[in-house]
Amino acid sequence: MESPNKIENFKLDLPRRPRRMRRTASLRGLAQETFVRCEDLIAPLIVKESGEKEPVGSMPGLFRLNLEELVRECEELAKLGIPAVAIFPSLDPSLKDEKGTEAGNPETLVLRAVRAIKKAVPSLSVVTDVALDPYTSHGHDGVLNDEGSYVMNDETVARLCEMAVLQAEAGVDIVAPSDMMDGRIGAIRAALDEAGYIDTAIMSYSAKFASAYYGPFREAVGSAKAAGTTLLGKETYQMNPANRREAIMDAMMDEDEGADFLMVKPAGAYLDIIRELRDASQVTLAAYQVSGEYAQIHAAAKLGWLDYEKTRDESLLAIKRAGADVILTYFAKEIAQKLRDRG
Ligand SMILES: NCC(=O)CCC(=O)O
Repeated sequence: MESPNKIENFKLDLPRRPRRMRRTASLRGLAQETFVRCEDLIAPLIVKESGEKEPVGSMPGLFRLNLEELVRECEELAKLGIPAVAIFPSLDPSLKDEKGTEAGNPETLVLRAVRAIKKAVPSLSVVTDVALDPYTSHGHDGVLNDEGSYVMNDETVARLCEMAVLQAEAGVDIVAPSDMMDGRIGAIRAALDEAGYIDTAIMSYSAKFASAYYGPFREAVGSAKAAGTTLLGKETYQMNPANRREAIMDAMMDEDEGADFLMVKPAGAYLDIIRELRDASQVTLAAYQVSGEYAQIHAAAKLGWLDYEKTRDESLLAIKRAGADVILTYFAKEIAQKLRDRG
């Protein structure tokens, strides 16, 4: 047994002591490598046709907003320094059909929303989702074959091109195809260029995994039906969560086809993909911290099992550290408020 005396006199001869830089808050600040800035954040917002704002049960702090409330929210976000919003429509089920016809309506809700936002807050960048799932009665991201057993790729891409051009016409800054059809980035780029929208950027949901973390969002926009009503699952177009190489390959295809942003979705469970894509590509990289990531922090904090603010901040920092330039997050507004209050 060692004598207590010996322990007291024990000294390690270390060439480096990393704890030296952790001793005080100011030293830790000097050594900090990664920061989440307001400028990095995109706020996803849900728009509905009419009625008062409605809370989304599983996503505290998120509301379905009517057009007027949406514009007001955008004005507040812009004032806080948030650079962009991503708009998702929650449509009345009566507007949905098998083919998602409403997506081609030049007066559809999301296009009116874009025009209203760009008129009120021109400096705020607006991102729109290019996918058919908000518009289809079956909730799939594309057009089904006659048997309802397959989402037809090329027919769907043609519809997406039409949607993207309508969105560009409405004044959107960034179109964001979230459907995972093959070849859609190149086709959308060509359609936008052909229509004269050479400066409309494309944010590709390039590594979008078939994830259980989307559950609360599907409730929020009323598209939860998809997996239930058809035998077909979204895993026939979204990526297998088990695959890393495939994610990089698909994203590199999107880069080659002209994507201005690549995206990894979800974020927190896919930090390895974010890092690998950051190293593989020079294109601006986005990560989507999805509804389930948001909901689980809220739920655990409500139970008293996690510290809400610390877990929230750590979750975002981890996404930045993994290599994301931009984060789509439902926490965007409160992070911007916190940064403002700190000065
Ligand atoms: N196309 C947008 C989404 O699917 C959002 C998913 C989520 O937040 O869970």
